[in-house]
Amino acid sequence: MQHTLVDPVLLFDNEAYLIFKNPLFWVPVLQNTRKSASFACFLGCFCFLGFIGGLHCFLQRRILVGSGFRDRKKVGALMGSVVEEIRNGGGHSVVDVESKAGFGGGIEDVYGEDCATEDQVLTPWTASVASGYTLLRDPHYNKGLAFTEKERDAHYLRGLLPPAVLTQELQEKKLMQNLRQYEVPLHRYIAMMDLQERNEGLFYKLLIDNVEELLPVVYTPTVGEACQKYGSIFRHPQGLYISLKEKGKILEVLKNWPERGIQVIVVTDGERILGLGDLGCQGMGIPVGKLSLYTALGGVPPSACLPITIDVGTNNEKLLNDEFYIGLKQRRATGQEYAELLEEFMTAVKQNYGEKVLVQFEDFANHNAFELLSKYSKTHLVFNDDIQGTASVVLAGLIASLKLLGGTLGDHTFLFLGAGEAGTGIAELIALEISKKTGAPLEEARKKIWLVDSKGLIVKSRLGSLQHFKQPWAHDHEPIKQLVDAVKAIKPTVLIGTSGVGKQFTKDVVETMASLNEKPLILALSNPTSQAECTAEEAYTWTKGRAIFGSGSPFDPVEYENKLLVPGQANNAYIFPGFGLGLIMAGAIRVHDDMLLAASEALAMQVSEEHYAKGLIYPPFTNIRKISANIAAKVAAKVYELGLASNLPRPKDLVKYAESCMYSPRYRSYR
Ligand SMILES: O=C([O-])CC(=O)C(=O)O
Ligand SMILES: [Mg+2]
Repeated sequence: MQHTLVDPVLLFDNEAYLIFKNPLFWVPVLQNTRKSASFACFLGCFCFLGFIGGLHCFLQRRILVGSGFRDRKKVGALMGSVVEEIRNGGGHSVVDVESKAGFGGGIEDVYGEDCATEDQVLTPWTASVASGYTLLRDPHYNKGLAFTEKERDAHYLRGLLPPAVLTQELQEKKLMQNLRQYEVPLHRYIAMMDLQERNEGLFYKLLIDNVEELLPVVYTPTVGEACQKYGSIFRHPQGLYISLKEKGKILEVLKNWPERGIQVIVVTDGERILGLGDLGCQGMGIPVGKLSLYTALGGVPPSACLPITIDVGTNNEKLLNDEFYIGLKQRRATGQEYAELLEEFMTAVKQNYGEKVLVQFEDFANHNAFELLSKYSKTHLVFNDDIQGTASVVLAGLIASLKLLGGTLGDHTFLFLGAGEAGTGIAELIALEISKKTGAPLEEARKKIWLVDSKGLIVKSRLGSLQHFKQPWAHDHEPIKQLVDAVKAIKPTVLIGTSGVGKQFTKDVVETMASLNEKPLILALSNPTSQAECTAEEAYTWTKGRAIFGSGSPFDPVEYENKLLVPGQANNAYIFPGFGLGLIMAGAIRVHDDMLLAASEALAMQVSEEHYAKGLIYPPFTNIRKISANIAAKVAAKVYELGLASNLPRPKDLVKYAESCMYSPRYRSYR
């Protein structure tokens, strides 16, 4: 591939760049001294163009001096403003242009495109300040009616907007009113996605200021329905699609994404979307939703977030037969073909974004999730939200619940329905915490934890036929088929549903829990709401108001015998945004289980007496940014302690530092 040098050298902040037609190839060549520009020209002679071209650069001495600009977007903007001044016939104080342009008439063929013969190929390119109509169409910069009079003049917006000027607060009020008029949750979701595409700042302002109300709209449970209908509501690509067609070209595909400074990738292959099963390429709603929470809840800037869907086909017959399906119409690739695509993807990610980019695996099926996590945790900064994020949030709730239940974690007995990613992930983290706290060996700690899968209680006699991730949970016991019988036999104090199948905590099961425990702790974690093992109302009614209840999807408070009972939402959304921020802040290069424990403890510490009084074991989402900053600080502290941090020196006050890193959705003023 040949890249044409268009302007020999830009010098920004004492850093010299060789400027090519394609801004992706702008090359920082030397730092520290302005004199380096000449050397950069000299270097350019040899590296890229050959002696003649380089000499031409040198003789022209087109040197632009700016300050404080290092990233492509800003460089592009500055370059654009220079171009603008030239277009307007003005000189530029910092540009030494030996102009051969005819400003008075005709446009100079600066890049030799006009005199190129017709069979010569050209690179279409642009580097300009967004203004006028383009500015209104750019969600990063668009402020809609909040553009001030001055900005409307300065940025060619006159006439493109109606005359009213609104504050961001007034825009927010108007939009919330509009949203509340939609009765169908999916319509609210679509309205929010439209807003995100139109005005990113306002989207995040709305989400941050109204988090309790809007979380169920852009995230679980509505995002589940959005994925099921993604084909028909799809308007605009919100992330990268990497399918089997892109095999061999994944690095190039990553380079097509407009942002370079990616810090978090959430990737799915769509095989197990929430508890809804294989939704193929339509799973894209999940990485998009998770990343909007990274920004709103964890303060990671939107430009640093990249949603990715890997499409290896789908086994969902309905989608395969749907003429409007947006993904590959073939059955899922498996085995070597699957592994090779994922390997190419993971290699390309590291090559393109470096060692410190966080890759969050989301909603992969069990058979791939465990393998991908164990394979890539050795070489990449990876985190599986369904295994580790869910584990960390549940452990936090359990630690907090000890205030209500009494005893230590090791005094309790845990029974799970569901032995997949979430079930075994939570079980393992509980065992690790018990083992750390008591000094007991991990195998010993595991004996307090029992799992039931679709074939019944996991016991030693089933060992031969168990998948590897279930094997550590095969304890000595006679086989039991039914959950209710397992509850009677094991006598758990805590019952946790991670089955992905709704309505499994029947009246019988919940009543048995209530007969065994004064305060039965019941967590119905499967998502979305339709897949929850029981509802909040069922849990409270069947235990006569004694249950401590949490669920993956949100449930409204329930009034039981004149008392308002508030269910907690044990959703990994409490953990992953702060956890990710902590990793990024410290420049972590690997995830370690101790960081998950640190996140759990940090979250549990945020539950106050006032929350306990309402029966809550999680703090409300209203203060989630503060909560995330605390989680981030504890996680980062652990990263430093383990020697896995690359951002040195360690900031003294990590909470303050976390807060200072957080993205703000407030509009900025434009010059
Ligand atoms: O997305 C959510 O709400 C929680 C989660 O990771 C899942 O259910 O897979
Ligand atoms: Mg998930």
